This record gives sequence, C-alpha cells and structure tokens, in this order.
Amino acid sequence: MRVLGIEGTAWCASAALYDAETDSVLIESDAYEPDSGGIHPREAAEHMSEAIPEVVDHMLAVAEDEHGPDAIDAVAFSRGPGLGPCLRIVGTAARSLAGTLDVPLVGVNHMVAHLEIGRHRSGFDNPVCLNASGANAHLLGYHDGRYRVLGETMDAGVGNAIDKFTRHVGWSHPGGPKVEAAAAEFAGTDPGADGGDSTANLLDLPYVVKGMDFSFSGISSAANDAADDGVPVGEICFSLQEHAFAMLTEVSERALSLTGADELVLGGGVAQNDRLREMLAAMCEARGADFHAPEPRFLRDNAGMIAVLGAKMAAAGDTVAISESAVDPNFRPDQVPVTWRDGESVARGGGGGAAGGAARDPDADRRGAEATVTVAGSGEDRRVIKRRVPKSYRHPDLDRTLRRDRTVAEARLTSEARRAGVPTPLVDDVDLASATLTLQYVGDRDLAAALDERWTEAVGRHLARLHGAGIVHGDPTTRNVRVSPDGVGRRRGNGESDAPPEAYLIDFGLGYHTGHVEDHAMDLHVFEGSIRATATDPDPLIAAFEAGYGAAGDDEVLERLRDVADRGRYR
Ligand SMILES: C[C@@H](O)[C@H](NC(=O)OP(=O)(O)OC[C@H]1O[C@@H](n2cnc3c(N)ncnc32)[C@H](O)[C@@H]1O)C(=O)O
Ligand SMILES: Nc1ncnc2c1ncn2[C@@H]1O[C@H](COP(=O)(O)OP(=O)(O)OP(=O)(O)O)[C@@H](O)[C@H]1O
Ligand SMILES: [Fe+2]
Repeated sequence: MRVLGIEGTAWCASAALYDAETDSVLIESDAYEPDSGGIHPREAAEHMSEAIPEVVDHMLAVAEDEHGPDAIDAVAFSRGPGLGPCLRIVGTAARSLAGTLDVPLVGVNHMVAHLEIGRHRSGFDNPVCLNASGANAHLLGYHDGRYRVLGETMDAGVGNAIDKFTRHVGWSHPGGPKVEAAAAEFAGTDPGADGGDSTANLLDLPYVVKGMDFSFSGISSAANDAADDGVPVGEICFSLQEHAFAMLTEVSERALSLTGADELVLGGGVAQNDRLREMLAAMCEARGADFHAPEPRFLRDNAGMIAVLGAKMAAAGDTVAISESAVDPNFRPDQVPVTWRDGESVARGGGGGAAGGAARDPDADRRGAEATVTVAGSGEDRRVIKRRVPKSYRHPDLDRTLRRDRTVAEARLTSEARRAGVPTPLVDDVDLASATLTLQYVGDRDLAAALDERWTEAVGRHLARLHGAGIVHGDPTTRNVRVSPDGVGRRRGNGESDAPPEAYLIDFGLGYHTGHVEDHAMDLHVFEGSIRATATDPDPLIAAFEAGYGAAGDDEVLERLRDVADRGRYR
C-alpha cells in the first residue's frame, strides 16, 4: 500500500509518500516563518493555501513518475489538533485529492501520529510516549483500545513556553533551537562548567509537577523577569532547559513507574533538542527501560508521520466518508479509537516490579519513580526506609534541592495529616543528608493492585479532610494509597474485624499548605487521572471517589474540578 499524507496544522505545509511494502518515507515540506513574533493564524493559513498545493503536487508527481497513475492507494491528512484556518485548508486539499484519485480518505490525529511514528521506527511493542511539541506536552499510554493521557501540561505546550521567552528577548521564531545553542554555549563556557556538561550555574526557576501533570507558565514568566533584571541570556536559556526538561523527564519516569512499561518513545518538535534526549536516555538507562527518539525529520511536524499512521489506519479499514471528514482544532489523542493495533495494554496498574506488590513478597525492595524503599523488621515493628536517590539526568543543584525539599515536606506533612485525622504512616526518623525517611509500614498493597470503590470512596473522604486542614497531597495516585483488602474481606465475610481496614495516604513529598480551591481541585484531578490511566472501567471508581469527597469536603472544589479537567485540553 502507498499512502499520500498531508500535514498543515500550524507552521509546516508538508506532503509525504509512504510505501508500506518497502517501509520508505519521502517527505516534502515548506515551513512558514513569521517575520516577527510568533505564529499568526491568518498568515499561517495564507502560507498553507499557497504551499499545500505545491508540496502535494510535488509528491504526487514523484509517486506517479515511479509507480504510474494508480500510485496512491489512500490519502491521509491531519484532522487536528491545530489552528482551524490551517486545518480547513488541509482538509479541503485532502478531500479533493481523494475524490480525484478515487481512493479512500483517512483522518489522522496529529498527536497520535507523533506517537505512532516513534512506535513504528523503534519497533517497540507497547511504549509510553512523551510528546514534546510546540503547542502540546503530554504522556500517552495505550489501554483498552485508546491512548490514555497519563499526564499533560496544565497550561502551555513546552515549545510555546520556550518560544514565549525568546520572543521576549527579541529572537525570531522558532526559539527552541536558539535556546538550545545558547544553553550549550553557556554550559561550555561557564567557569564552573566541566567540558560543557550540566554543572554550569543554575538559576532558580519554578519547578511544578503534580502527579504526572506539570506547568510551564511560571518558568516562562520567571525567565522573562530574569532577562529584564539583566541576567545573561545564555544562563537563562541553560536554566530554562534544565528545569523544563527535568520536569518532562520526571513525569516520564512516573508514567513508566505507574504503568510498569519498560519502553519510552519521544515525539514532537522539541524532541529535536539534544539535552532533552540526553536526559530521557539517562533516566531510561538508570531504570533499565528502552528509549527511542526517531530521526529529526519525523520529530518536527511532518507529513511522513501522517502517511505512516494513515497506512496503518487504512489497512484496518479505518477510513472516513468525505461528508464526515470535518477537521477538529481540539481533537484530543484520547478521543481516537485505536483500530490499527491490538495487544496488551501498557497500563497494567501498579507495575514497577514488586512495587505494585499484590502482596507478592511484602518485604521485597520496591522502587518508586523517585525513591527506593526497603522493608525492615517484622510485625508491628515493620518499617520502610525510603531514600530519594540522586537522579543523574538532572543538574546536581536541582537534584539536591528537590530531594531535600521533598524529604522535608514528606516528613512534615505525613505527620500533620495524621494529626488532622487522615491515616498516614508514623514518621520515625528523618535523615536529610541522605534524603532518607524511616516510616511505619502500612497496608498490605497499593491501591493500584486492589482498585475498588470502597477504597476510592475512602480516599475521597481522606482528601476532603486533608484539604480541610489546609494541606494538599500533591501526588495522590493509586500508587500512593496503601490498603488492606484482606482485612475488608475478613470483615465482610465472617464479621471478624480484628484490625479496622483503612486506606492510608503515603508519599507526601509534593504536598504543601494551601487553602486555594484550585489547588485542592488539582489533587482530585491527579487522583482521577491515575484511575483513568489504569482502570478498565474508571467511572464507578471515580463516582465513589467524588461521593466520598462530597460527603466530607467542599462542593466548590468538586465544581472547580470540572474546570481543571477541561483546561488541560488543547486549543
Ligand atoms: C498541533 C501542531 O500544530 C503542533 N505542532 C508543533 O508544535 O510543531 P512541532 O514541530 O511539533 O514543534 C515546534 C516547536 O519545537 C521547538 N523546537 C524546534 N527545535 C527545537 C530544539 N532544538 N530545542 C527545543 N525546541 C525546539 C520550536 O521552538 C517550536 O516551539 C503540535 O504538535 O503541538
Ligand atoms: N509506609 C509504607 N508502608 C508500606 N509500603 C510503603 C510505604 N511507603 C512506601 N511503600 C511502598 O513503596 C512504594 C514506593 O513508595 P513511594 O510512593 O513513597 O515512593 P516514590 O518513589 O515516591 O514512588 P512514586 O513516585 O512512584 O509514587 C509504594 O508504592 C508502596 O508500595
Ligand atoms: Fe506537532
């Protein structure tokens, strides 16, 4: 099968020819380069209306030259997300070409294409995917016929966050490659630098990770302020990259840990950045996962990825009638029924070796995304020793600060939550020098390994109480709740209740004090996200969770949760 792909969601007018027999991809692209500022939708659309016919005609001529008049078996196009005026031009071109050639039309989700090209090129079976593009930043994992959004930016895409800073200092679009060059130069020339590695001086910028979601807006603003204050621009570029990419690497590691996946693929324009790829490769190596980033021509926007996924969709019969082929500027990757693959879900619910621990060996060492956990003692005296291990991928100063601050926060908030009536482990000892805590051993498995409405309801109540005390957890996932299902079974089965069954909240390292409705709603959003990422039938679990929260907490927070959930959606 040969597929002609067309891409034009924002800046790149592109056509490609994919030959599935030989697995070869030819791409012809024409980029829109704004004279000043960022991408202007109207100018971008004008560019598309001129450039799309040219690149398509070129590819068609190449195809017909080589394979004759019946060269093309299907036409695939980017249906969204993207800028409406650009998408409509691409849609019109694709419909008319499919009509003229009398071949099927395939409507491709651009973000799923960024993912699938990595899966295709790597040969990985079931990876987690980090899409690091201009307008987006998210983690996807396959589960039950859909790509689930495991985590995503709460505001700007990563490329847009970088470009916002470069516009502020007057650099032309796109800013990403210029920031990369300036950062590399700074790292190489700073007196503290050691052969251009990451030990150059680091500015303190916001680092915001909540569960597997993250935020870049604070980084862009702080970077702009630093420039206004006269900080050398190279130093800002370096620090911007170190913070933003460490956040992306951290959430990727969390996604691998939560799902139990051992493969990561990278997609999107920002993935062309060497430092981002270096960090992700180092993280994967340290946890024994495989990592793949396709070659640059498949990372930035391109029609090759549209043609390759288009061929898989066409082979699965997943084509679209012209009358139903409207574009969708807000097309989310989790809306797409994945017709072209089968196989196991990435989200097995509580992976990470023994960490999910359906009571396999309760004393085996566990490894979370951040820490190693060793179990010591027995019976009532059983303790866990939790050590936040250094992460070689991130700048040593940032690494030290994060490990220390989170250890302090965890010790303090675990105890405060307990005093507020929320079940948490007792804290026996804190050793800041080695970022190590000694905690009471609680529960017998992670909620991820025993997902059940009774527990999600209990988590709702506990979070409500926690928020009532002015504390957010910051990372309330199904891996950060410990439960004792056997206790419940005994109690329900024969009336015995030697120890009252409880759901314990653990891992308060990302917690903080706040009375803001928004922050409280974010906690609920993170918990629901972790359920959606791993559960086959999330709705009843989420309903029970919200009922638990509603019974003990503030309705305003539940209302705000709807806004938070909608806000992360791509515009
Ligand atoms: C919806 C679609 O239109 C959109 N496309 C998009 O954002 O273009 P993409 O090619 O994936 O990414 C462009 C971004 O990638 C950044 N970029 C390019 N080279 C870079 C580099 N070496 N380092 C950092 N960023 C880089 C640019 O600054 C720009 O922000 C998307 O995929 O979100
Ligand atoms: N107090 C405890 N009692 C029993 N088990 C625990 C306790 N603390 C941690 N664990 C176990 O160790 C695992 C990892 O701990 P924790 O979540 O605190 O570390 P982490 O590295 O921050 O993990 P992640 O970032 O993946 O949530 C938990 O999922 C749980 O199975
Ligand atoms: Fe893109």
